[in-house]
Amino acid sequence: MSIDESEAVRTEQRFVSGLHARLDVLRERAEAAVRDALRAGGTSAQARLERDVFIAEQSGLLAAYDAGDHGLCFGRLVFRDGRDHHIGRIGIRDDDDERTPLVVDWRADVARPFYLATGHTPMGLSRRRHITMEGRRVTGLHDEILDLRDTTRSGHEGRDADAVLLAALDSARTGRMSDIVQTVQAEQDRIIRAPHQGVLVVEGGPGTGKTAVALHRAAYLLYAHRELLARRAVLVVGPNPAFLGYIGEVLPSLGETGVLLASPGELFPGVRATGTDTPEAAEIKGRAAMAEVLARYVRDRQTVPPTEEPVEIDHEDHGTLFLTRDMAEDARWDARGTGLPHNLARPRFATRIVDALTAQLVERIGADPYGGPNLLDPSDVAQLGKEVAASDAVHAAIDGLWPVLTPQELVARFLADPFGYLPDGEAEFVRRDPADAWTGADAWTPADVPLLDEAAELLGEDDSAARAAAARERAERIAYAQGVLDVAYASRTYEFEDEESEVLGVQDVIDAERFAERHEEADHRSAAERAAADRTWAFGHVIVDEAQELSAMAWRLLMRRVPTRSMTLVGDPAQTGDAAGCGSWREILAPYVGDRYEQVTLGVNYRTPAEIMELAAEVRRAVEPDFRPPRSVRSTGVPPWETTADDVPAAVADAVAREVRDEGRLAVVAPAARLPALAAALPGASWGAEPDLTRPVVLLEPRQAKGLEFDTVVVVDPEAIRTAGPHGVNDLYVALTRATQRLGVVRSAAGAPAAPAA
Ligand SMILES: Nc1ncnc2c1ncn2[C@@H]1O[C@H](COP(=O)(O)OP(=O)(O)OP(=O)(O)O)[C@@H](O)[C@H]1O
Repeated sequence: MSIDESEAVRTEQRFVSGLHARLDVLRERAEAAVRDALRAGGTSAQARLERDVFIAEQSGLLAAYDAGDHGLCFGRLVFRDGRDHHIGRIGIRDDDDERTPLVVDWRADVARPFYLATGHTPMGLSRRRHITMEGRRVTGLHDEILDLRDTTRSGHEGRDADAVLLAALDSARTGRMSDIVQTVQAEQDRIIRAPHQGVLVVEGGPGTGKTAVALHRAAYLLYAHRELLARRAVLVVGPNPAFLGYIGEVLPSLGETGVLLASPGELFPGVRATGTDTPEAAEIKGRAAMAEVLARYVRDRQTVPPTEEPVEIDHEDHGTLFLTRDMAEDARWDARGTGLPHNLARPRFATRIVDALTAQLVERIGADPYGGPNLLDPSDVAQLGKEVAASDAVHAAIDGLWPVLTPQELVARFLADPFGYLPDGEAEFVRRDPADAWTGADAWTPADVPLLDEAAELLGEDDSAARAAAARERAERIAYAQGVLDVAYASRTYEFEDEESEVLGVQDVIDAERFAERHEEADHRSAAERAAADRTWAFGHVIVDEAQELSAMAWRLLMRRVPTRSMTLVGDPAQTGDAAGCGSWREILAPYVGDRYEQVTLGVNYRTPAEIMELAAEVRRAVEPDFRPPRSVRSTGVPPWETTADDVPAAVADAVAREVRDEGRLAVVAPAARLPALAAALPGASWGAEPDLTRPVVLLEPRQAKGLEFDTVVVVDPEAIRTAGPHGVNDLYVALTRATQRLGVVRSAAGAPAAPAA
């Protein structure tokens, strides 16, 4: 390193050390403020609310300060007009009166030239500097001169403008996705900062940074629309929990915590969908037509006596009442006429039945034997009405005709016997043994979740039980508060044993109510946490990764979560693996926004080297002759290898032993049926429903590899992958495009020998 270079590095190091000192002060301040606020008590509702808001704000700051611990400052912009800004993961201001920015948040407008300026369009820049750091230490600089008249030199001017990007792409993987804040490319930056209204579709081949862009967009939107989005939260939907674990550190590293990450199977509060469907069942359950099927199923739970034979009700006090088919049909017609969902329309049905049975009883008891008007007066009639309404036997009869149902009950019953609602062949695929269907949440599959959500819409929230419980709790709180006040008041009661004390007593009841209200627990949860527990939460923005995988029914669920249709959808139809996945954006979106959506394409592959991408493209060309893969930004000079083996597990074990490195991660991707044998041959490998991706070697089936990446990938028995199911080619394409450095293919000598590569 020349003297010049080390001087520039030293200067930046001094600056960065100053930044960290300031960050430490800010962090200590925020921590102390939280401690003080927690100690400060204050029992009024207002004081508690203010304290909660304050603590939430300070916690947000602390999350941002934590993010600043690594790679706090990564860039510097020197403008021709003399302005000079450092760019960082978070923005930090000085303690002076002007609160001068020391480092500018990467999301601020001022920072944009860092990502967009080129020699052609320098955006006023004279120099752009990339600062590389390890922890708090500056380890490298890379300068680009954008104003050729600028003759000053730091000694860090690089010829290769992409050096920093290429270093990032070449680095060993860790099993966790990292942020790309230092190297966001111009085409990606435009997507990250696109307006948040409406639907934006981002399409791109493997490795084009769709996931990275989607997550940075979430961080950007939270920065640009903090007010709205902190309150309504952002939802990021990814294909499965393992994938969410893989991307889970990106947003915290950008200082953002107000985001809910969820897979489609986690979007019905209270249900964890751990079951699996056959591809056929998932495809049938995912069809848009299922909405109509379920609506019909719900209508068919609104019944009348099957014959003219009335239902006999053995009333506790008044003997037999006869619930006739006519009565039920009238009541049903009236209840359906409300247009309310099933559970919410039920009270109308019940009221009409009770009225009809009361009329029957009035007729029987009050009939004038001489043919005159009924002998009962209105108060008698009202009393009989109450007695009919209070009868358990009457309610049981009403329940038999129009039962209150939970979404879980409805869907479980439907799945136990879908015949008559689906063609027999399809019903056979989705039918679930009632014994399994009733074993609780564990039995649900991801494809059931949109059905549950649909059922919840059709049934309506029957919150009467919840409301009754809330009223009970409130009465208890008031009684308790009254007790507290009584104790405090007791001494005075004896002194003022007169009329005034009565008045005071009444006031105390009112006070007790207020007192109780104040002691209702404030909701300390963040917006994202509250949203996770609330099926009807309307998110401020929804980002869907691997969006090509979602079924039509899953889209219905998601669209309910974002009534404003403020969404970013990222995906690649060529990687569709799910049998229920909708291949076409137009088809997915037409029912919700017509053609009012924007679509952009990412065309550069940052992950897969050209040598590997060529092999993967060959696989696709077998079904799509004109297929053009995204352009790989790198080539490594290492061609993929392949071998054919009789003993596949032994060959894979040899390959893994040869390929595994001290650093980085290796994945073996194989057809599901081969996993147990391969696991036995690779004792150190992590595998199963949720493999630990941070382990040096993981063993996955193709579907599990979606969205992930590894330094080295060994694909086993590609023929079996390619020919398994209607999307086998897509699955093989996904498997072959997961490596950042090396790819090997182990074929089975027993299997079909057709090569994926030419
Ligand atoms: N601008 C960038 N700077 C550094 N790394 C980048 C950049 N863009 C993408 N990458 C890296 O490229 C890899 C692929 O990105 P990502 O997983 O987001 O791609 P994808 O389009 O979602 O891929 P797939 O469709 O195969 O799942 C990741 O390691 C990501 O960090």
